[in-house]
Amino acid sequence: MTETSSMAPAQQESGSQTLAVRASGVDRAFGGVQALRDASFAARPGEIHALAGENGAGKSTLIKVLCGLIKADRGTVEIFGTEVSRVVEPAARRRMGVATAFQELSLLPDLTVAENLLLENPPRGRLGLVKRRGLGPAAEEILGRYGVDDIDPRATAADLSVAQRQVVELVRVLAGEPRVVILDEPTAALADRQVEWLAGHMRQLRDAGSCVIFTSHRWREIEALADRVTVFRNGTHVATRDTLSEAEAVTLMSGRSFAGAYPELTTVPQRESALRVKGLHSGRLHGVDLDLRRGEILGVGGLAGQGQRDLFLTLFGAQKARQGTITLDGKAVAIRSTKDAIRAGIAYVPEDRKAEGLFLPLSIRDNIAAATLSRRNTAGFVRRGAERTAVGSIVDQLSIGKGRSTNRAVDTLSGGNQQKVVMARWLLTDARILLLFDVTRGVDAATKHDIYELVGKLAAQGRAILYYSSETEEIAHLCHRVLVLREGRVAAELAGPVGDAERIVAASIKENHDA
Ligand SMILES: Nc1ncnc2c1ncn2[C@@H]1O[C@H](COP(=O)(O)OP(=O)(O)OP(=O)(O)O)[C@@H](O)[C@H]1O
Repeated sequence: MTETSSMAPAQQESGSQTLAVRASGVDRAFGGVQALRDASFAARPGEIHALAGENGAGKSTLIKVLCGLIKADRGTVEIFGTEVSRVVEPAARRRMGVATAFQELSLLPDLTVAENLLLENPPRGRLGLVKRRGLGPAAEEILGRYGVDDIDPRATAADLSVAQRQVVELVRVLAGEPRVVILDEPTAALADRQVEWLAGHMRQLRDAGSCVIFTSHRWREIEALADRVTVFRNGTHVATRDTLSEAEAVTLMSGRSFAGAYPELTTVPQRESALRVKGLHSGRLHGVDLDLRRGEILGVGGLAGQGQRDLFLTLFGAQKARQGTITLDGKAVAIRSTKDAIRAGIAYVPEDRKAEGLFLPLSIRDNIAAATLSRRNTAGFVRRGAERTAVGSIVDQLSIGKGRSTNRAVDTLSGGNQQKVVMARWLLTDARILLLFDVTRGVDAATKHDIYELVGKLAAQGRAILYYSSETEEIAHLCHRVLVLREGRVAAELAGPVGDAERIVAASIKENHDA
């Protein structure tokens, strides 16, 4: 372990090689929120540099300052030694070779993939006129160069899945072969296979001398990819290191330390069945049986795309089953709509906070209270006092927005804090069955830990929890039992805690090995 220095990187590196990016003494506030304070950051050409920090630490804000989307209130920004602090124009930065992929995808939804890819640099004929007919082949060539064969360049961006949109956004950024490439949580929406794909291209750019900067809440990725890591806390640079263990990183990011990454599974499920599913056919599911008991955390594992999402959506009434029965507390029920599901005491907490859950302009309090309003209404009035107490307690428990007012609009929160709001909303309801679908995506390590503990507490209260995560490790550690889905069926059942994620992976691909 070599600690390069705990000094601010901009000072530390002055006088050495020309830096690709250098920010020093940067302040930036949004209304009363000081997102960056005296922030410093420096990255070299030919390195992959991870920017780590809790939700709300200021990573996205720093990225927006670096790429010229917003202006710093104070401080300087240099790109390859040229001061650009006064230029607030992403196009000017792009001309200097800085390309950025943002957390909120910036594809234009009504345009095709080809138009999005070639918006800035369309193919032109001899007279300089845009060759509309040339768009398709040019886009196909670019996608082909990056080995992307499952996206049609003629498809409209809005019709793509979130992961596909992210891939197009990344191809658009990579294809310019930028000297500085900045990726804000590029893997949050990607499947494992796509993460590998991206990692390969990031390394290629680095090896060709570009400076690659990225953010991630997955330590595994940072460890595997980054040459150096910078940690931010509360809008300020805390450390820049060549190597860093996860435990140290979490302590630096949050100021607290953890004995272990996962809490011990101490509860035992009750005997009674809370939810029984027989012969479920829906989407990719071809005859799934399961029995979820009260107080049980039942993991749903398997490679991505084996029907996990279909299972969750169908149980929540958001997708229609072709066949099968659902029994709740021993009684057969028909769940034809999300209303039916909510009435039956089922809550679904999704990972895609923007598409599936939040009213962005409304306050944190209103968003969290949305699912419980009917319960606490007396004669049509919202009991504001009761609401404030209930919301306040869950906000504290998940440390949403660092103790600031719950009257703030949700769209002023960082991405991870928005995810916590979705989670809080459903946890406040009386739901007896919780369908938790990849709820820790884009959430920082300390909060993940809070969520794990919360899931344990909810199970201890007797709630029945169906748990899916794109991080198989979580399923291996948190669940009493794990069902492994393969091609729409339960291929294996493992007693938990499984402990070793490899066992779940092995069960997911067993058939392929056997073949
Ligand atoms: N447009 C805005 N209006 C008000 N506050 C904002 C705005 N953008 C960011 N903030 C606030 O600035 C702080 C830093 O947010 P930022 O998005 O930079 O964090 P982050 O480190 O990228 O977090 P995450 O990992 O959750 O994406 C947060 O407190 C956030 O609520």
